[in-house]
Amino acid sequence: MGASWEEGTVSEEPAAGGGTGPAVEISGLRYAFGARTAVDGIDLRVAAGQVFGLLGPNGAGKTTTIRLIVTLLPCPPGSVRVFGLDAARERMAVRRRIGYVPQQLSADGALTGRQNVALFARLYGVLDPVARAVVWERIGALRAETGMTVLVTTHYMDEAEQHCDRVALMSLGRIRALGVPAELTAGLGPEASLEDVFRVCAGDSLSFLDAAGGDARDIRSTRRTASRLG
Ligand SMILES: Nc1ncnc2c1ncn2[C@@H]1O[C@H](COP(=O)(O)OP(=O)(O)OP(=O)(O)O)[C@@H](O)[C@H]1O
Repeated sequence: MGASWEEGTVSEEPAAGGGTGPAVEISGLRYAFGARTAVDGIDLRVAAGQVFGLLGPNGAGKTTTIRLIVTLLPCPPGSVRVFGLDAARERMAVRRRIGYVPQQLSADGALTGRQNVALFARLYGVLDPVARAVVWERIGALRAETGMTVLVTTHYMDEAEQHCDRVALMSLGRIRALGVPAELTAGLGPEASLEDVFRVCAGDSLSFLDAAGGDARDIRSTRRTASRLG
């Protein structure tokens, strides 16, 4: 999809052994490309049927996390489970339960060829808010029609705040905040946005502030707020 988008969609399947467990369970997950740590020990649980947003600046580790979940990168046994299946030991079974839409162009099998072309023509002008609205509409429709779990990454925090049941902020390979958007913002006051929450939680990450459009004044303000919150 467009440069700012990446989705992993996880269909709602019964967990191995019966019942409906969490769609995704991650425990102590780490991944490094040589000397560069991309994912630095994260724990995450995505309940079945949720729209879950994995948010953060460039290089935060979002794509690497998604690739580990969808088995495109190898993970240690027991660190990633998809509907109860071990992503390390049961890769093919995991793959049968998920659909993955990477940042690069790929076709949506539920749409006609003409509709795919129209969708991606719009997505490639992804500064276009209308195109992003089309993506959220499609996610909403998929969820309504199938009840599937959707794990989505985006840089657009205001949209995640509006459309996601739960979100996780990643920065420098770690999860800095996790929860229901409204609950996360309520902790900072009635006017706070999800972006404010992330600025406070990732206040030590200049790359995040840059990606969010922050400047030196924002950084000083962030640090003051962070120290006030302890
Ligand atoms: N194939 C690779 N080889 C070496 N380093 C990599 C590779 N892929 C990612 N990295 C590094 O791992 C870290 C996390 O990258 P990742 O792509 O997971 O971040 P991201 O949050 O998805 O960023 P973006 O929003 O730009 O896609 C970055 O420091 C990145 O440079």
